[in-house]
Amino acid sequence: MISLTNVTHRYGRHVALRNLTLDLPAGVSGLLGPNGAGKTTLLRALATLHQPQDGEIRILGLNPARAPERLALRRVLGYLPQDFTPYPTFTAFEFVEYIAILKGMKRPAERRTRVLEVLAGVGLEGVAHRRAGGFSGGMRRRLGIAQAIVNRPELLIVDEPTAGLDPAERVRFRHLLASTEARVAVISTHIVEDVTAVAPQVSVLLGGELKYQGSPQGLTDYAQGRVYVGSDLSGTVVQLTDVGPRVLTADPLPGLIACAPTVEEGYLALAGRGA
Ligand SMILES: Nc1ncnc2c1ncn2[C@@H]1O[C@H](COP(=O)(O)OP(=O)(O)OP(=O)(O)O)[C@@H](O)[C@H]1O
Repeated sequence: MISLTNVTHRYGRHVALRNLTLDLPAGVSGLLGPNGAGKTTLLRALATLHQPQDGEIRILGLNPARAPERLALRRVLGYLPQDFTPYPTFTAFEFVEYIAILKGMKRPAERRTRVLEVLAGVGLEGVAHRRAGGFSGGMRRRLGIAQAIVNRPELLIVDEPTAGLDPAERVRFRHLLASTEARVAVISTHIVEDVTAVAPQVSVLLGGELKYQGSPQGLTDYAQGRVYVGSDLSGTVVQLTDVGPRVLTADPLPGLIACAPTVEEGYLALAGRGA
C-alpha cells in the first residue's frame, strides 16, 4: 500500500530521514519514535506536503513526486497535521464542512449529514455550532480528527492524534480508527499503548532510521530478561508497584528473576532509555 525505497530527507545539512526503506501493508500502521526521530517528516512526505531529496515513495500505486499523481493522492487523503489549528471564527460544523467542500463533497444534504456524523464520532455534536477559537486543546484535536476523516479517505495520515486527549477520548479515538474505511492508515504517536490498541503493525524510527518493523508484541523482545522489581537495582524505573519499583536494566541480571516485559518496556529498551 505504501512503499519507501532509500528515502532521505534533509533540512539544510540536517538529515531527518536517512536512507529509509519501508513497506506498510493495508490497514492501520503505527509509527513510534522519540522526539526528533523523523516521524512528522515522514508523515508530511506521505501527505504529499514535501518531497524527500532522495529515494522513491509509492502510495496506493501512485508516485507523489509526479504532479498529476500527487493530485490524485490528495483527493483520497485525510490528514491530521501535528500542529493542526482550525480557523478560530469558524464553528466546528463550518470548519469540517469547509474541509468537506475542499475535498470535493458536492451534495449539500449528504455533506451536512456526514459532517454531523463525524462530529458525533469525536464527541463534538453538542458544540457543533460553537466557534472553534474557544475550544480546549483536546476539543481542537478532536475537530482535527473529524476533518481528517470527513471524506472517508482511502489514505489516512494522522500525526499525534491523541496528544492532549483525556483517557475516555483516547478510547473513543481507538474505536473510530478501528472502524476506518481507509485502505491504509498511518498513525504516529508517543503513546505506545495507543499503537498496541489499534495497529497490528508498528515501525520504530530513531534518528531518521528504521529500527524495528513488526507486531507491537515483537517489541517486547528488546526488554526480555531486563525488567525486574527491586529498589536496589540500577536502571530506569518504569513503574512503582506494591512490592517495589519496576526497573528496566541495561543488561540482564543473572540470578534475579526477570518479569515479562510490556510492549512499552520493549520500546524503551530499543529506544535506548533503559541503558
Ligand atoms: N523545518 C525544519 N527545519 C529544520 N529542521 C527540521 C525541520 N523540521 C524538522 N526538523 C528536524 O528534523 C528532525 C526530525 O524532526 P521531526 O519533526 O520529523 O521529528 P518527530 O519524530 O516528528 O519529532 P516529535 O516527536 O518531537 O514531533 C529533528 O531533528 C528536527 O529538529
